[in-house]
Amino acid sequence: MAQYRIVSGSVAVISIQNPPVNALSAAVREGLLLSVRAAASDPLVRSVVISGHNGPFCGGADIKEFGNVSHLESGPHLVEIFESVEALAKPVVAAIEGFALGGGLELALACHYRFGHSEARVGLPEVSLGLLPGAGGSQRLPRLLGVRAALDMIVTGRHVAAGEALKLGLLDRLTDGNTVDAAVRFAQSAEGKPLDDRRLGNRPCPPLENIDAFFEEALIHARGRARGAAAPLACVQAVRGAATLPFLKGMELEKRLMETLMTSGQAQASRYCFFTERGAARWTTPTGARWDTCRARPISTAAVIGLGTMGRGITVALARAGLSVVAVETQEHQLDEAQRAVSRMLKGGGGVSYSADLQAAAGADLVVEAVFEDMAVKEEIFKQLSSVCKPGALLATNTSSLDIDRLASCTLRPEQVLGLHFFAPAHVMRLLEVVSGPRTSPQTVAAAMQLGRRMGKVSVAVGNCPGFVGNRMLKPYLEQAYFLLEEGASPELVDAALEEFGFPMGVFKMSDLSGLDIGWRVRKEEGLTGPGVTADQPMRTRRGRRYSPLGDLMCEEGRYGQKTGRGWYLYDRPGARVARSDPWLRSFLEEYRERHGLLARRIDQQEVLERCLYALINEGFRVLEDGVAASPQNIDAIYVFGYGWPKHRGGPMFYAAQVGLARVLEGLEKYHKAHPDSPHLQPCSLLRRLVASGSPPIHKWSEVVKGHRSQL
Ligand SMILES: CCC/C=C/C(=O)SCCNC(=O)CCNC(=O)[C@H](O)C(C)(C)COP(=O)([O-])OP(=O)([O-])OC[C@H]1O[C@@H](n2cnc3c(N)ncnc32)[C@H](O)[C@@H]1OP(=O)([O-])[O-]
Repeated sequence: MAQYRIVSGSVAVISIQNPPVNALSAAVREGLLLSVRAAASDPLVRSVVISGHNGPFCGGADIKEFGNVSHLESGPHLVEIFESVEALAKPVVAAIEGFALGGGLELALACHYRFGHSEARVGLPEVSLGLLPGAGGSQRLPRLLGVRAALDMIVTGRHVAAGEALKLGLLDRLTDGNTVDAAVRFAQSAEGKPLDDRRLGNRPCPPLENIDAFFEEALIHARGRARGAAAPLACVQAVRGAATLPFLKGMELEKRLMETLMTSGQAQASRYCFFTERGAARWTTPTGARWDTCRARPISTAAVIGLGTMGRGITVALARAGLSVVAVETQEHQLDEAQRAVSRMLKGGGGVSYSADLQAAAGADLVVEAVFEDMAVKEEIFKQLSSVCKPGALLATNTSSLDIDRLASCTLRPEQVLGLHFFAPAHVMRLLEVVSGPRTSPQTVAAAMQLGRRMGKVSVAVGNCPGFVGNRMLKPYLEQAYFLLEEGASPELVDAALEEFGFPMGVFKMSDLSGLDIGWRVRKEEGLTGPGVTADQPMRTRRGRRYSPLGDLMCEEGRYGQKTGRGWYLYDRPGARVARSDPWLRSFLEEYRERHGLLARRIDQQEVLERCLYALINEGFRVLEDGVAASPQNIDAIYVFGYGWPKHRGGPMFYAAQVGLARVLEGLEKYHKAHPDSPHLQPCSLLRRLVASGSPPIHKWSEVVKGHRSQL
């Protein structure tokens, strides 16, 4: 829908009306084109202003239509509308408040002038949806800004603040006042003036020296960052078209590239991620609590207990969200160091006070315990918090694996106890697992979810079980990686396969980064290694299952990863980041295999991917079966925003659907037959049932899950 009115006698104001973001749906496109035609033919109209109704200018094409070809094709196409806007013989001014993104900015680029509010932002984020600015944006922006600046915006998809946009020449003027009024005044002043030079489609791209070398390098750079995503490379090609071809030829190239991307599985996966990110806010819990039926009490003060790396990051995240935070560390020397580190990260004090006394948490609405992973220590802290904290205060633990219920039962307020599983670094990583136990109240979950949103996190409500969702699924993935080493693979081979798939880091590099000792400590707690294991127990079996002691042996050698300068790889010094192959490790693995009578065989990348990813996906189905995650979409959000799963592959459950559930099942059956002592490879019953029900699309899995649970 587009509203059309005449103001000041000669200015047609066309206002896009499609809340909440004024997306360019079929009805909006229809309305826009009719309005542009009306303005063209009305002799009283001498200029035009295009704005967004009630605030935002336009959030771009309607992403919901992308999955539905009939919607997408109904109504006029954006390219056609923008051509009519640009061709209009009367000055057209875009009045940009809020944001002009994607198709919204492309519309503004077709206008002859762009007025912006000083707090507006603009951008072409199509690349993060697996697309390119396919309604002329890839051709018009370089003509306006020059190739360098345009390429940067298009390939990164970043949002540009109004001030920068003005400097770049993307906006002509800024206002702090009413943008539409200012644009109307300006439009009147431009009436009757020549427009030819204002039409970007008529302009050549500003010249660039060594154009071939520039784009060669741009392509290499984009390929390096894309991790297998096709869209960034298509963006480079399209901008190259703008720099080297006449406008209409460039538009043809843009169209061809767009068609290829649009029909690709990558665009579908990226779009799915867009909706899973937002869908996580509509949470439910296994106990039946829902986002829309309970009100959250707002949290304005928080205490963080324990100021190691995690505690510091959490303090920063909470302070940045506007909470007043008291940071508690009982060890004085740690407290001083933490205070300096937090102040550095916050660039100043930022509403944080410090204390060495747990009593300081007494007035907080929320306490986040972030001491090291030791159940006994945590239990003691929860006991104390239960009596120290004011009634109604929520008590959260940042454990990544320990039992929330056990901690809840140390307190007199189990309904106010929950897990807030942050990911390191806590002030940077987007994911937050909000873990509720059977006694956690819906209001507690609601408050935590609301707080997560305030911190800018993708918060996902999950149930309580060892490892919750993310780490629980990571365990079989890691385990298969260890088994592959035993069978003949090297860390380099495994990591290369996973990085080619799109992970920023393979499993062994990741383990070096996070520290091998963390898993070691958990395995000791679980009685899988350490003094509790008697000498007569076989080294490679635990509780009747295959077990790889490789990680334990590495730790016994003092190889904790980057922090010790040695792990699965070698580093120049403790704390260094560049991983190099380590000849020591090769001999270590050879000796290990020899000692255990293991014959090294040739392992290819496909086996690495299938063993590691299918085992992880299989556990994902178990998580759904157990009701620990409410939906496959929630699992995928966790993996994309917390574990580096490539967005253009949608998440593990989406990937399974895309590969084909029958193929995943077949793969698991094959590998389980070859490794019957590895139960994580045994296909779980939900996967079997889904395949038996004809592999329904992912949004219908919940029906099969429900049917399944009721049978338990
Ligand atoms: C030929 C084609 C060429 C052009 C291609 C394009 O333009 S591609 C597009 C390029 N554009 C982009 O990539 C921009 C994508 N959008 C954004 O980045 C952000 O939404 C925002 C910055 C516009 C607003 O942030 P915020 O935190 O204020 O709000 P929020 O994020 O929570 O969203 C609120 C609700 O609006 C929904 N919704 C949002 N946008 C769209 C859309 N375009 N469409 C449909 N729906 C959309 C969103 O799902 C949510 O719905 P829910 O869950 O309530 O049912």
